[in-house]
Amino acid sequence: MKFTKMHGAGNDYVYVNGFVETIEDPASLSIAISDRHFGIGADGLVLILPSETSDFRMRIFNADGSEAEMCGNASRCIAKYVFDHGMTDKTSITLETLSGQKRLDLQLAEGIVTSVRVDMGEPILSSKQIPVHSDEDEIIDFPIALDGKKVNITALSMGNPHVIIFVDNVDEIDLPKVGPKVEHHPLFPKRTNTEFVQILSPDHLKMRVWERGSGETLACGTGACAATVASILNEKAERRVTMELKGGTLFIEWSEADNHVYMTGPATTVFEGEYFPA
Ligand SMILES: N[C@H](CCC[C@H](N)C(=O)O)C(=O)O
Repeated sequence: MKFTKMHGAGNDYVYVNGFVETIEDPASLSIAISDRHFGIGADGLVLILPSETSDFRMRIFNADGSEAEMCGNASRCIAKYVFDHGMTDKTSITLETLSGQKRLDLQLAEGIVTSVRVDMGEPILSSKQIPVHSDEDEIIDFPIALDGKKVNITALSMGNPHVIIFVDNVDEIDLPKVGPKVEHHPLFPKRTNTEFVQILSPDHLKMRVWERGSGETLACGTGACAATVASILNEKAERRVTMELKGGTLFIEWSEADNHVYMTGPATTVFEGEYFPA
């Protein structure tokens, strides 16, 4: 199976061209190829597929084989992939995902993709739609019991579920210990992604992320968007922020005009290869 290894701000996936390759069991394949010793090594698997409704369709699988509704970093990499492989000559591309159609705008310099801007759509604040098991309509600055302590969370969806916790210093978080406790907390029937956010200034945030199904990743595009929205809802940030992640920087705007969240960031091709299933 031919594949392309790409990353968006260090969030790395194996990309497979579904126009050429047929993948029978993508969940199992994602588990196998994500292994950083016995496989290719990645945060998961992304399939680029034909679509009836959009230019292309994305399916994204976490390293544990679970399929996610949306992936911000992978959306940018797909835009670069299809442009670089001559599968489109458009610089504004529509992408069908399990959380609806997204628009990707390529930014070029001398014909080379330098960054991609994704219209991530509207944040979803309704607890039922995130989903969160709660009688509250929205989960903003909401106390929960975590590891015997009271922690205030803000929860929302960018098509996939996110919990945001504000901390004084993200580098002091013991993510392998606390991340799974939030991911598997009984409040979240579909589990959740978790972002720990440090406010450096109202337009400059720093975050680390424990991703549902993949553990700590160096960046999370939907997570950066969710963290920005949560910071604004909690009156800690402005509408446009620079989001600093371990693997790079993303620029996020929650537009007052259309209530959409826009994410701009890099997309990098690392290598192409051939995978031989065991
Ligand atoms: N782990 C996420 C999917 C990947 C999202 C992330 N890598 C991004 O860039 O948005 C989930 O299960 O919802």
